[in-house]
Amino acid sequence: MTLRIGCIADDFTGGTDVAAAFRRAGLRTALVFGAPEDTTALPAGCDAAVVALKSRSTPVDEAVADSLAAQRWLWSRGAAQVYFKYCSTFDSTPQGNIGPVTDALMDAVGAGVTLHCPASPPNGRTVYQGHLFVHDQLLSDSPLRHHPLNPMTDSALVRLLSAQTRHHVALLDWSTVRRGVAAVRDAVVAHQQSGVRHVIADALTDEDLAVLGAAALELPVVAGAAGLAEGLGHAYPAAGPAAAETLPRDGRAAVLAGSCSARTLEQIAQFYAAGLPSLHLDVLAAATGRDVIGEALAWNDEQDPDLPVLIYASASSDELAAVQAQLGVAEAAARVEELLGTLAAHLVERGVRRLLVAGGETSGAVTTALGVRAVLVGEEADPGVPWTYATTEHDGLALMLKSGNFGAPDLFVRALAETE
Ligand SMILES: Nc1ncnc2c1ncn2[C@@H]1O[C@H](COP(=O)(O)OP(=O)(O)O)[C@@H](O)[C@H]1O
Ligand SMILES: O=C(O)[C@@H](O)C(=O)COP(=O)(O)O
Repeated sequence: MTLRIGCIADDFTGGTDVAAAFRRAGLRTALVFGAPEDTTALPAGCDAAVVALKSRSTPVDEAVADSLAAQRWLWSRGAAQVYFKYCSTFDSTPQGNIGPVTDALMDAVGAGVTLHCPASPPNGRTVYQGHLFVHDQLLSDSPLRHHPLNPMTDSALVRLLSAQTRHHVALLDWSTVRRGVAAVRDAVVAHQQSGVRHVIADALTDEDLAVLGAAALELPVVAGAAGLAEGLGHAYPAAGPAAAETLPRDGRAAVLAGSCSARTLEQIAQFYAAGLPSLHLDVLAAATGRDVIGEALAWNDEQDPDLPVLIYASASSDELAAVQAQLGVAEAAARVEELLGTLAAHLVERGVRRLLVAGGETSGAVTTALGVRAVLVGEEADPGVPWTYATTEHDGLALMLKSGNFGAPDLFVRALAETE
């Protein structure tokens, strides 16, 4: 089977987001978690495959090595073009990993230039004059400035990326994007001739991203968030109607939340306000050796099996700061991820068949703990938040892996109240 396009996502929920974008563009899409092995099989007839790594916050060398291995695997499945999916809020540190990974993927194919755009208009992310906006706020004024792992305190993309690469970075502005595909292609060539390697494009709408996608069709490596991936997907010769993977979805339901993003905190509040059972995990108590997992499972066993349950570590920025001050940022995150991963395995053992996970890192921990390696991408509950189905493990377990800031405030209640 030959893939039309391959994609490497730097976290697991980013993987579900971009896989949903390819599916919207009419491509039958599979999502593989973690670096694939030679023997990793794809469902028949896939046009696109997304390899979701956990490389957003790992050391640069590790992120580069994992991404190159994923690129080689995608090539071996026929993908001539590779899309590097990073966060629509450009989550990264001054060292990386967006710059180093993009450079490595380009070096591996001898690419001279690439196009970037993190815009994701359905989720309110737009780029204008090279500045990234989250709804009506600059990125640096948005709640992302409090992110637990990658606080984003600058909004100027050329400056942010320049700090992560030794190559030249330049802006392709909105007036050029509005002039259409040929104007964008010409501008990319002109930038390349003047020594620029990373061209960052403005985009305000899906229409802008369709122009950019069509202009980027011949570039071996393209980078950005789900919006540009969808634009690129639409530019491929029609793949036929989107393969709507809608598998049976019923049985016990649970939400595990480790995201501290503003939107996740709203979703938790709405779940609670709807009178549904929820439990907050005491991370500091767990660190002192209390059996927080045993307590959570005992609580879960007392709940009405017909109602979804929510178990969360998510905390407000003040609470988070207190835990991080005591345990250290990395240690706190590792403990929370271990707690939620272990709980996921126990909940599935106890019969949970629909599991919603909030948070990118958290989703990585949960899928790893469950041993889920590949899923088929199904229908979206909200933009960028699809149901996915573990077809090879856990007998069709339905998983929804939600980026922290994605989904409407009522998502938890709505997604788990519906059954097929
Ligand atoms: N109470 C807490 N104390 C410390 N760290 C926490 C707490 N709750 C969650 N975290 C950590 O915060 C991080 C949130 O990241 P992530 O799951 O990617 O969410 P998002 O998608 O919102 O970025 C995770 O590493 C998680 O383990
Ligand atoms: O592009 C996006 O915004 C998402 O796909 C994404 O990657 C968000 O990351 P998390 O909030 O860490 O899940």
